[in-house]
Amino acid sequence: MQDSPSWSALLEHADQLASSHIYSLFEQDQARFEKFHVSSSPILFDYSKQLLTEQTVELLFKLAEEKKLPERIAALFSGAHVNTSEDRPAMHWALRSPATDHTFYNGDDISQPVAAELDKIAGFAEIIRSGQWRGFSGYAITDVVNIGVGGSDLGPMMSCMALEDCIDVEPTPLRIHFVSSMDGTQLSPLLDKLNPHTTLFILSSKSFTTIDTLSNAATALNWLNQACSEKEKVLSSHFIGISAQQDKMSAWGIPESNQLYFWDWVGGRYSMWSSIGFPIALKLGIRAFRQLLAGAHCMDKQFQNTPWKQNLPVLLGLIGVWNSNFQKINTHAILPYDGRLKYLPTYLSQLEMESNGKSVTRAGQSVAFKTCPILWGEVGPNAQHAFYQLLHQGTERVSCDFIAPAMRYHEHTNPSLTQQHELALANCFAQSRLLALGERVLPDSSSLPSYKRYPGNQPSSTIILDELTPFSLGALIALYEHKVFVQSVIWDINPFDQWGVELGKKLASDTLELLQGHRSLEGYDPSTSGLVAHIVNAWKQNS
Ligand SMILES: O=P(O)(O)OC[C@H]1O[C@H](O)[C@H](O)[C@@H](O)[C@@H]1O
Repeated sequence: MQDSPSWSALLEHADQLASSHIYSLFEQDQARFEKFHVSSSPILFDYSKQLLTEQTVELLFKLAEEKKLPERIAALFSGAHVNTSEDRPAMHWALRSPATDHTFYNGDDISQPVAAELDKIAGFAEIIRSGQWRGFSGYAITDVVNIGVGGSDLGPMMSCMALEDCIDVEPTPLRIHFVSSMDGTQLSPLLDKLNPHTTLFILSSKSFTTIDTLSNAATALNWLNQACSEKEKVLSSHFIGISAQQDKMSAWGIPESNQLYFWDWVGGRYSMWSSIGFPIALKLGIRAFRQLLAGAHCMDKQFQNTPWKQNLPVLLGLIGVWNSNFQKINTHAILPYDGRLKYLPTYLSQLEMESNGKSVTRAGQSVAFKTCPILWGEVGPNAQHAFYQLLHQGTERVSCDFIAPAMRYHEHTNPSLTQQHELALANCFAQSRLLALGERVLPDSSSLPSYKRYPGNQPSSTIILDELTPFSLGALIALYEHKVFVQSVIWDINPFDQWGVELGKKLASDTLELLQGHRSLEGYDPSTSGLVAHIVNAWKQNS
């Protein structure tokens, strides 16, 4: 970035702001909230508690122009091969476009196949929800277990939890479970409780080669075979496959009639809008799933068509760049003040860190600046009793996103719940205020002992959803997807590949051969050799 005039201007501007405090920015400008918030239903975005000025925003817009953000947004939505290392487009947005939009891939109109797959999802969901899908002995399904990991787990799991008690979903008595971990920790106790006659498994894997998923799937199949030895019957009545690799699903034994499909041009961590989102349709009903897609589509349109001052993904992305590269803040916390968003921080940690946790540019050169910060988080009210101490008085600078719905429980008959929502919002606003302004919120802080001081100046944004609904959740997730894209453009990295996870998988399969005695320890580092020898000895002694 040394040759970038906007980058240099931002460095200089950051130096000028170095001694500023968010408190003084508010003191100098009472209209700060008016200037630094965007209200665009279903989201209000307040970034007035960031350590920035109008000049900062102008300079960030210049940087984005210089990095050709408008052209790159157009390329993303044109189906150009923006995933350069894998030479393919990233068209997750096409999954939420109305069929009438006619999206093309390699010259073919993909709107119809996308709509047809969505109809297939609706059909499967209806059959299972209405009790028409029967297990091998003729009983209706009561429990569905989604086996998948990463992008084939987090999106559906996060959404099912987030939207469970929404008023506009169609409730079902079906119990939906999520199993991801390769060590059997989730699956083993679950199988002890479930009834094989009434349990359906969804095998969810874009590649259908992920060992975590295939090992859990094998355990599930064995469990079913103990109750019914007719393998074909079990496969056709207890397994649905979801993948971009139809032949691999078939090779595993899933009949074609039980397969849902999606496409190579959908990245794993961008796939909850595809048939990977099937558990969402199952749990909440197809209407809710379609609303989720509509909310995301609404954000796609905003990203493409809205001037940057009102463009939420552009603002969120550029503010992140400002904090990472110019404020030198390398940790970012996601803090939902709504327990239903419990899995949102985990979901976003995959989305952001797997997308932008890169250190080479698209042209393969090492970057000379920070890229994606470490992103983590927790339900805010609980985190207040855990790690907020560090946010308030530690030595790390941390930026935060506070996320909360404006409305909750308004149709509930128990008035105490409404008060609980008020309490959660009050805590949300109090914490972001204290983090930003520090002890200056007090009328007189001069006599405080040092251990009671709050330096403040920790920047944050607050994202208020009108209400947590399928539509607003869809918009929120698409907002973060496009934020990630904006940052990747500024950093000139490819957000759609994940080569950094590949070698570890290969080494693990070699190491399994070591543990099973099929490979010699020669040439391995002393730590690996010592650990493997320790385990093999332990097994010998216990056999
Ligand atoms: O859906 P699958 O092919 O099973 O992949 C599941 C996950 O595995 C990988 O390790 C990738 O890093 C993730 O991006 C992906 O979501």
